[in-house]
Amino acid sequence: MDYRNKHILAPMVRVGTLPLRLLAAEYGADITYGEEIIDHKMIKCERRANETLGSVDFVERGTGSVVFRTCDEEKDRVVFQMGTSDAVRALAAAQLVCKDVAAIDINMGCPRAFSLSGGMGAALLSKPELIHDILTTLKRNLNTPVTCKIRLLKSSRDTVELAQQIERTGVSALAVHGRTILNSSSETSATSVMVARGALWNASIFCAKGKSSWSDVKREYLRKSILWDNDVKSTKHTLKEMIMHYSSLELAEGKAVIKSETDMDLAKLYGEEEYYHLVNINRP
Ligand SMILES: Cc1cc2nc3c(=O)[nH]c(=O)nc-3n(C[C@H](O)[C@H](O)[C@H](O)COP(=O)(O)O)c2cc1C
Repeated sequence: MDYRNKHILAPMVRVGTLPLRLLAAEYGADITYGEEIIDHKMIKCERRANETLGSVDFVERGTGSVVFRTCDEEKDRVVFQMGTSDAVRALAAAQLVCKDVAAIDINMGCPRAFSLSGGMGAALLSKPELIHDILTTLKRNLNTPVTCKIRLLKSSRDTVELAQQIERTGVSALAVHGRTILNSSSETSATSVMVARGALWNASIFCAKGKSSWSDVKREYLRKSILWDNDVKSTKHTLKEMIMHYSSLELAEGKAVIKSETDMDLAKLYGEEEYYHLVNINRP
């Protein structure tokens, strides 16, 4: 995969599921990251071809919950992002999914307590040997491109040093959660840009002709969520983030989204019942 001159949808927990990835791609995103999935969870999954939806699902044994859903249409641009603190486990998880995605990425930037206490995310930034171990293990054993995403360290010298260590492992790309886009462009000669919140609020940010109205984008997002039977918790979370940005959860729309329990409730709220029925009637 070529990472130069690309517009990239950043990884976002609960948000970066199949509907938002496909929507961002329709608007022009070249590469779309999935939400971070923890290696422990992934290795409990089995791969299933979902013939009803035409998707490939990674389903947790025992609970039956869909941990990662993808489809052929995004195979050449979707990046599977993983949280890990162990090279062997990371490899086992990556091997399950690597033939269905364009690249495997390791999250080395997440500052949440859950990640840090498990030695994952930003906890890796202070362990360059472990970083080396994880990335070289994946590189040696996979034919799929391997990348990682870091945060800035305390000084730019430390950040550059770490970036160079990572570069020597042979990764295909390194994403840096920098302070500003300007910063990363002028100081690192970056040619590609990754967008998180801007795309969450309005995925048409990737459109070369300019943004569409957020209400149109929201409707398209909901339709894709219905079409791909997205986890309703993820759909609600994403809609709530959009509403919080452009309006308020205190108003009628926000309250109704919070109260919704199913895709059908959301379809009714946005006047998409007909679409909901059409999709469901036509399912085998
Ligand atoms: C809702 C949300 C979820 C995120 N989840 C992840 C994640 O799963 N993995 C990751 O590496 N970064 C995650 N991030 C960080 C973003 O990928 C990105 O680095 C950060 O938001 C800065 O980009 P922005 O200024 O375009 O929002 C998340 C950010 C947001 C807003």
